[in-house]
Amino acid sequence: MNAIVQRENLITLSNAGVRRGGRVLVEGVDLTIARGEIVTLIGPNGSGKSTTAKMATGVMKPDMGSVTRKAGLRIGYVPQKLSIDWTLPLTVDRLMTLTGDFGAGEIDAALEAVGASRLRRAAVQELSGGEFQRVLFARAMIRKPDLLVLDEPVQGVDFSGEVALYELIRQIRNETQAGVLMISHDLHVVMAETDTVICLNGHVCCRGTPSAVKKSPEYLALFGERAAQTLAIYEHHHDHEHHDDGCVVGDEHHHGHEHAGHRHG
Ligand SMILES: Nc1ncnc2c1ncn2[C@@H]1O[C@H](COP(=O)(O)OP(=O)(O)OP(=O)(O)O)[C@@H](O)[C@H]1O
Repeated sequence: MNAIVQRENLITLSNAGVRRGGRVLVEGVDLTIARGEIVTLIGPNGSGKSTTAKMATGVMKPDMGSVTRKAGLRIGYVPQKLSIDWTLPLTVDRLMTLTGDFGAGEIDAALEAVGASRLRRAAVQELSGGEFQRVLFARAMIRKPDLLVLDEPVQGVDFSGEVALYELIRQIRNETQAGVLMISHDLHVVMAETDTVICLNGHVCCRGTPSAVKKSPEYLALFGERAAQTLAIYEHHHDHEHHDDGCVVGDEHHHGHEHAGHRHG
C-alpha cells in the first residue's frame, strides 16, 4: 500500500486572474492549498498578493481561469488592518463577539489556544502589537476554520513577538491541521515550514520551498542583489533544551532567524 496520504485539497486556483477596467491585476495563477499546508504569497507592492488571496477566499471572482473550493469550506481571516473606532472603549471579550454569537466557553478556549486567556477583560486599545495579533488569531480560530488566511501576521510586532507568532502559527497548523494562506507584504521573513512560497509580480514569478525561491534566478532578478538577504527564513529547531525562563541552552541563534533586512519594532 502506498504510505503517502494525499491531503485533502481545500482550494485550487487554475490559471486564475483578475481584470479591472481593462487592466490585468494578476493572471496565470496556479495554486493549491491542502489541509495542514502552509502557502505564503510574496512579491513587491501591487504585485497581486491581496488580489490572489481574495480570489482564493471568494471575495473576488476570477475573470480568467477558475477557482474551486471544498464544499462548506470554513475560512478564518486575520486582517492586516481592522476598522475599529479606536476612540470607543472595547474589551477583548466584546471584540470576540462582534462578528459572531459565541459562548463564554468558546471564547475562553479560543483565547487559551493562542496564549491570551489573561487578556479577556483587557481594553483592546491597550494591547501590545503582539497581544493584538494573538487576539485576532483567536477571533479567526473560534470558527474552527479549515483554512486560516493571514494578511501580514507579524506587522507591528517586535522581534521576539514575531518569533512567538510564528511559533503560534506552527502550533495552530499542527494541532488543527488547518491550511494556512499567508500574505507577506514586506518580504522580511518567510516561515521555513512554509510548504510553498509563491512569488508574484502580476503573474507567478517563481515558486517552491523557501530556500529554493531564495536561490531562484527569477526571484534574484526581481529583487536584485539584496534579495537573498531580504528573504529571511524563520526556522524552528527541535534539537535544543530550554532554561526555566524559556531561553535556549547554549545557542544564541536557536531560531535560525536570519537577521539581514529584518525590520525591528
Ligand atoms: N478592486 C480593484 N480595482 C482596480 N484595481 C485594483 C483593485 N484591487 C487592487 N487593484 C490594483 O491591482 C494591483 C494589485 O493589487 P494587490 O492589492 O493585489 O497587490 P499586493 O501585492 O497585495 O500589494 P501590497 O503589498 O502593496 O498590498 C495594484 O496595482 C492595485 O492598485
